[in-house]
Amino acid sequence: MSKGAGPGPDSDTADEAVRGTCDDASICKRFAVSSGYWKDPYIQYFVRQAKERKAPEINRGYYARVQGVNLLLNAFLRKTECNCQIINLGAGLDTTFWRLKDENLLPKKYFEVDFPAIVARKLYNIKSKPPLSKPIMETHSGESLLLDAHSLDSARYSIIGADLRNLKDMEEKLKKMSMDPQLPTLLVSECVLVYMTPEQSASLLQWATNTFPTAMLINYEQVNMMDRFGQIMVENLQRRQCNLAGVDTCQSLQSQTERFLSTGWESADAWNMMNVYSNLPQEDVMRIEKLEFLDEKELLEQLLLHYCISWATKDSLGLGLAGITF
Ligand SMILES: C[S@@+](CC[C@H](N)C(=O)[O-])C[C@H]1O[C@@H](n2cnc3c(N)ncnc32)[C@H](O)[C@@H]1O
Repeated sequence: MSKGAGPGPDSDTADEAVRGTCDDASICKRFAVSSGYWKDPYIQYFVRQAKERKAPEINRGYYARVQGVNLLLNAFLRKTECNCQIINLGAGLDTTFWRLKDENLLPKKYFEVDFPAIVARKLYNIKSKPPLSKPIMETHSGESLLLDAHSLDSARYSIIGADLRNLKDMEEKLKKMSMDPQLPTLLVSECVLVYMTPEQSASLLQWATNTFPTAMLINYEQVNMMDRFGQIMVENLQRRQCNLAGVDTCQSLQSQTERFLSTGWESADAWNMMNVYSNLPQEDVMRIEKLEFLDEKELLEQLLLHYCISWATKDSLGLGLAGITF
């Protein structure tokens, strides 16, 4: 990445810590998957199994996060009848492409963006593990696949190494991989924007509305960060050299929706994860609640109150995107 894109002289160290969050997320997801919270046959090929158990409240938090994002993502695919593209921003080791392929729900094209170092690792796994590469090859027809150290372009799946704070470079790379601004576009940012300053994430959100006439963005991240519990979360991350540069946008559900409305989105909503959890299919919630005994109910509630899913739409084609909700 270009050094100038970071917040200061320590930007390389800061970015390295941000890149490290990618492992945290995937290791926690893998642990929850291996404990039966949801099915993901692909995550095992990207990260090792955690050495230590994760607490039940962490597993339930990840369950709510993954199911919540999937629920809105699937609703977008239904509204557009898969005649759309998805761009996963800061995708890390996310496995959604492989899930959608298995469920016959692939969009016309699925893009992923992350720092080049993360993309290189992801590509290494894809290249060396047939369960990951086969679905990409199966959906690829015609010309030979374009592959280098920091990108791959196939008919239905593309991954690029780029910095989300360098929009010109990112856009150029996406265009090279046949991103089509006229297609209904779903952007996903799961625990990503919080690592950028409010100005940098606002530029990204504005770029999206300037580029795509019909779009939705799903964002998962912290909220209510100004209270005591929120401050402890910030301090814990800082101790690991990880600075939440975007924490000011995570004050409230209102600050989360306002960031969309001030960057050209037509509609926006934000729910804390407590609310999301209560609105997930309750049969499955009852199933996962039986998996492990939860001692710390209050801690789970606090955790869920300090994360949210926010989403926004812009709908030039009149597909009814503003109606998507839990
Ligand atoms: C907490 S991880 C989440 C990964 C994935 N979205 C998930 O939820 O499993 C944050 C990801 O965002 C990426 N990221 C953060 N800032 C970025 C930037 N400026 N440019 C590219 N990627 C970035 C990190 O490298 C990391 O993979």
